[in-house]
Amino acid sequence: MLSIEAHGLTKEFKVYQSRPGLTGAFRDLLNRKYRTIRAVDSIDLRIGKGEMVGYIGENGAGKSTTIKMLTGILQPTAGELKVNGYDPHRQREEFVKTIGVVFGQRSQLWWDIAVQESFRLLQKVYRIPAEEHQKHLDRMIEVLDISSLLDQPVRKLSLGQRMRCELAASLIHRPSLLFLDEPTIGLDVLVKENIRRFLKEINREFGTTILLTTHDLSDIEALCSRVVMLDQGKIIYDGGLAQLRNLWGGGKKIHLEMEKEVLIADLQGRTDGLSVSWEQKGPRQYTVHVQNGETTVSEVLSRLVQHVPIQEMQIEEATTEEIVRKIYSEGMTIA
Ligand SMILES: Nc1ncnc2c1ncn2[C@@H]1O[C@H](COP(=O)(O)OP(=O)(O)OP(=O)(O)O)[C@@H](O)[C@H]1O
Repeated sequence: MLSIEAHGLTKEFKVYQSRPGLTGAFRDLLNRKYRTIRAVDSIDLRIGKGEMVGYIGENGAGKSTTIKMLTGILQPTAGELKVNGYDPHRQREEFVKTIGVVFGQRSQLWWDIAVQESFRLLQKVYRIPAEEHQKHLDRMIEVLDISSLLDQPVRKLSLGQRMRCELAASLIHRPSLLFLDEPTIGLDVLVKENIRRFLKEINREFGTTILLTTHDLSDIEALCSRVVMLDQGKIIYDGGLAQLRNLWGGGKKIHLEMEKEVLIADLQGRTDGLSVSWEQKGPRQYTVHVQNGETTVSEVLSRLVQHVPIQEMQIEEATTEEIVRKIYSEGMTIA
């Protein structure tokens, strides 16, 4: 079953252009000129129930515009869209009951009232039966560790405390699909870790589908096995995170320190036939570059350990952040 199904989804904005000077301003009054920005350009996206997907892209790539269409805030210019079986914009009233949304920068809690009052109001908005509501809410309060915050007005909470309350609020009505836009922005490592653990738990327990937009790729590494990458409104990659590393990671490096100097020709001879290249870095230090996809680190090591006096070893792999930066600066040509 699919949570999100988009075909040819497009959003254009008309932006008025002003001409310079007083005459320009006068002309603008009579005859305004505009140009069209295609923020999302005919994307196809299918996300199955229970998937956790990272939606990434540089500033202005079109991520927020996509999320706004998927959550029914914006009406698409063209294309077909079904989210949880609904047309998000046209069937908005019914549709919003099936989704949860957390935008890192904006709050869905009432600023001046206590957190628990906000929760109570949301229960009324979603018409959740009292008993069912309390059990579910108690569990979230426990896992998100927010019991001491419930009687505080939202404006008094720190960012990390507020985010944990926002997450509870977004899940009060048990949505089957959760949109998270920069959910860990500005949070310290410990709070980030807690939030990630919580998201994994609700995904496992309730099969909640999660679409995560973030600039913090460690969120994606921790949570998502699939990543969709957007560039100038178009999807340029949709697939596994592991595959992305394989294709664009530029291989792995094994740094070796030997007990004594070894001839590099000897090392080359031992790894003959494998897709590797050797480099001597110091009197006893060597680096072997391993080509992704063709040769594995264990193949290389199995050829060496019995015959070469290895003292220290370190494996280096490009981080997702480095890979993504490389893709944006060099384009999608396979390394
Ligand atoms: N309401 C609007 N009117 C005109 N142009 C807009 C509007 N909203 C977005 N845009 C333009 O559409 C493009 C995509 O913007 P969008 O906010 O979706 O990008 P984004 O990937 O979310 O960026 P960021 O990471 O900076 O939030 C940008 O060129 C932006 O200037």
